[in-house]
Amino acid sequence: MNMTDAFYEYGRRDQVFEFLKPVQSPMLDVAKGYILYLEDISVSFDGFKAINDLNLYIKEGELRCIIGPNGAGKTTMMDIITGKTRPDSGSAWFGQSINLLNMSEPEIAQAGIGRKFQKPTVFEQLSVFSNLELSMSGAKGVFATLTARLTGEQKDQIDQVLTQIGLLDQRWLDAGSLSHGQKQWLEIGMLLMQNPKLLLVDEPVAGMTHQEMDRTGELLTSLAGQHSIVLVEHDMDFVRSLAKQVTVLHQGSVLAEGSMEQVQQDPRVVEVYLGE
Ligand SMILES: Nc1ncnc2c1ncn2[C@@H]1O[C@H](COP(=O)(O)OP(=O)(O)OP(=O)(O)O)[C@@H](O)[C@H]1O
Repeated sequence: MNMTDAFYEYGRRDQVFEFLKPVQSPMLDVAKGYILYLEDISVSFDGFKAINDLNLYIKEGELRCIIGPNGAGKTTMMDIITGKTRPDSGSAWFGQSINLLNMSEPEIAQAGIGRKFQKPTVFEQLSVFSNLELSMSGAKGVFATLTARLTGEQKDQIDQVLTQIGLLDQRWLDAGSLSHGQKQWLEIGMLLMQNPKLLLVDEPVAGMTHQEMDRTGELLTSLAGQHSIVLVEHDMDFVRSLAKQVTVLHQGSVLAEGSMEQVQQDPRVVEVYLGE
C-alpha cells in the first residue's frame, strides 16, 4: 500500500472505532402513527408562564404549521423538543418509547430530531457539496471529512439531497455566492444529510422572494411523508399556500387547530392574532 492509499484508508469514514461510535437511543416506535407527543407541558421564566399546559400531537409524516402572536411560546416549545429548555412539568415523547426529557441536546439530535433556525448558517467559503459532505451523519470534523474518500453510497446520498433541494447545478459553487433562498435550502439539505425523522423549521421564508417561497413550499411538501415537519411561520400567505393542518398557540397553550380556513374563522383566533 503506498502512502496516499494508506492515508485514505486511515481516513475512511465508513470505519469508526467502536469507542467512537455514539450511544444509540432506543428505537423510534411510531406504531400508533404519532411521532411527537407533548402532554401537559408547562414552563415558567421568573414566574411568567411561557408554556402553559401545552398539548400537541404530531402524526408521523405530517407537516404541521404552528402560528401565533409574538411571545406565544413557539420558540420555547421548539427549545423543549430539542432539549435546550427543560419544562417544569409535563411529558415529551418522540414516538412511544423515547422520553425526550431524559435526554441531552446531542442525544435528541442523534435520535433523529433536526432543527433549522431562522438564519442560515452555512460554511460560506466551502462549496455546496462540501457543506453537505460535512453534515453527513458520523462526519468527524472538517479536516478528517474533507480528506476522507466518499463511498459510492455517500455520494449518492449527497446527489439525492442536492436534487431534493434544487441545487444540483450549484454543487461546486461557494455557499457564500448563493442567494438567501438557496442558502436556506442548503441548510435544509444539511439537516437532511443526518436522516432526521422529525424536522423543526423556524420561519424559513422570511426575506425570500415570492418565487423562492413557492419553491420552499414545494420542498417542504415533498419532504413530508418521509419526514415529519413542525414549521413555525409568521407568513400567513405561505401557511395558507401549504394547505396543511395549523396549530395556533397563544399564551403558551393551543388556542385552535384545523385548516387555515377553519382557524381563520375562529373568533378567538381573530381576536388574538389574525385580527391584529
Ligand atoms: N430564557 C427566557 N427567559 C425569560 N423569558 C423568556 C425566555 N425565553 C422566552 N421567554 C419569554 O417567554 C415568552 C414566550 O417566548 P417565545 O420566544 O417562546 O415566543 P414566540 O412565540 O417564539 O415569539 P416570536 O414569534 O416573537 O418569536 C415571551 O414572553 C418571552 O419573553
